[in-house]
Amino acid sequence: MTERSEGTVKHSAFGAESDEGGLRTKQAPGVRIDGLTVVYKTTAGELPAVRDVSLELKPGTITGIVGESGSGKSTMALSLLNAVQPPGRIAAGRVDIDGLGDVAEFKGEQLRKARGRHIGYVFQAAQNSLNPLKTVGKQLLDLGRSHGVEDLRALVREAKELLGRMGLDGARVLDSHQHELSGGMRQRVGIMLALVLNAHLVVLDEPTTALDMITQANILKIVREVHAERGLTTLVITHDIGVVAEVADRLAVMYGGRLVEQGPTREVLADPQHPYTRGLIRAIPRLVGDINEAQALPGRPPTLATVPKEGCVFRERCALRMDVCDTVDPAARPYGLRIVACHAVDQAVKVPSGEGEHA
Ligand SMILES: Nc1ncnc2c1ncn2[C@@H]1O[C@H](COP(=O)(O)OP(=O)(O)OP(=O)(O)O)[C@@H](O)[C@H]1O
Repeated sequence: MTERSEGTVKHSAFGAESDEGGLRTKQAPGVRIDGLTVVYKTTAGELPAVRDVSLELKPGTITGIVGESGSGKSTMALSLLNAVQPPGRIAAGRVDIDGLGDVAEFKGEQLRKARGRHIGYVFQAAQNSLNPLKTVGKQLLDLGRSHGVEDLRALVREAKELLGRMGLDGARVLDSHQHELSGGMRQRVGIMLALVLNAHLVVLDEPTTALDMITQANILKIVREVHAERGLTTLVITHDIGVVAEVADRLAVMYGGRLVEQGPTREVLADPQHPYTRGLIRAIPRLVGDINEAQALPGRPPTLATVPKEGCVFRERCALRMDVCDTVDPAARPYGLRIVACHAVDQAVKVPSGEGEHA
């Protein structure tokens, strides 16, 4: 076993402090994604899955990214770790993380160190991403060794503490194989593994998919508590706007690789501006308040091949479609505390309310 001597990790009662390479992340970092475009190579050439997206994650906040399947959420989240795999690549833009710099420029060892230590990631379907052949404890030790953690006993203590915090018997879970744990337990193990190296930026991709409602509510409660206790900046990716309503301070809505609306969650939910945001909210009974009132959004989201190359990406499904939507991509413009990209909203803002065609 080779343990690197550089990058010493000192374990405090509740975590590790790294002075590796001068990279410090001792408190919730802010993140600024600016003009991010990510493309995948297809038989029709390179096509954007995320196009010119800008988003700020404020330190200490939980931001939720919502959108239907294929809207580009996971691709965007992977960009935070510069982990988009070929045939994909970041084609343009920056991902600036406080204390680290522009991770879109990171390569090799620099990138490997940033992941885990500074950025914790719980992958989509974390329930299935554990190694079936190794106990959780063995996987924890592998993780520690791969990050040069010297005090592995302290790492195990930390893991037990976190698992206990999430209502699990830490010692038992560390001794278990994946098949001995329920879906909810595996999801919590995923969260533990993302937090155990004391990352302060945490990305959770679909943390509650495939869990029953009670387990889902428990996991969301834990996410909120751990976020507050540890002082994290958290990004939650989900197709379920109900999940975001439970957990996120801020909400960003994606469609066809574009960010169509973002702002404080409560404000967006109470008065959605983009027709797509409205459609997503209307489809969720617990947000509508009456199961009979909930309506599925008609039509289907576009694929990489069918997403319009010009004009508004949402126009095919939009009740407010105008001529301009066919040719001009709506700019993301401030709307109070929000940013919205919609020609109908722009027009309603320009025309006093009541007189606008679509107001
Ligand atoms: N490896 C790949 N090669 C080609 N296209 C890809 C690849 N990975 C994703 N895509 C495409 O990029 C687009 C965005 O996918 P992405 O997984 O980021 O969306 P998502 O919103 O996270 O969806 P889901 O909730 O289903 O994961 C989709 O059209 C998808 O088919």
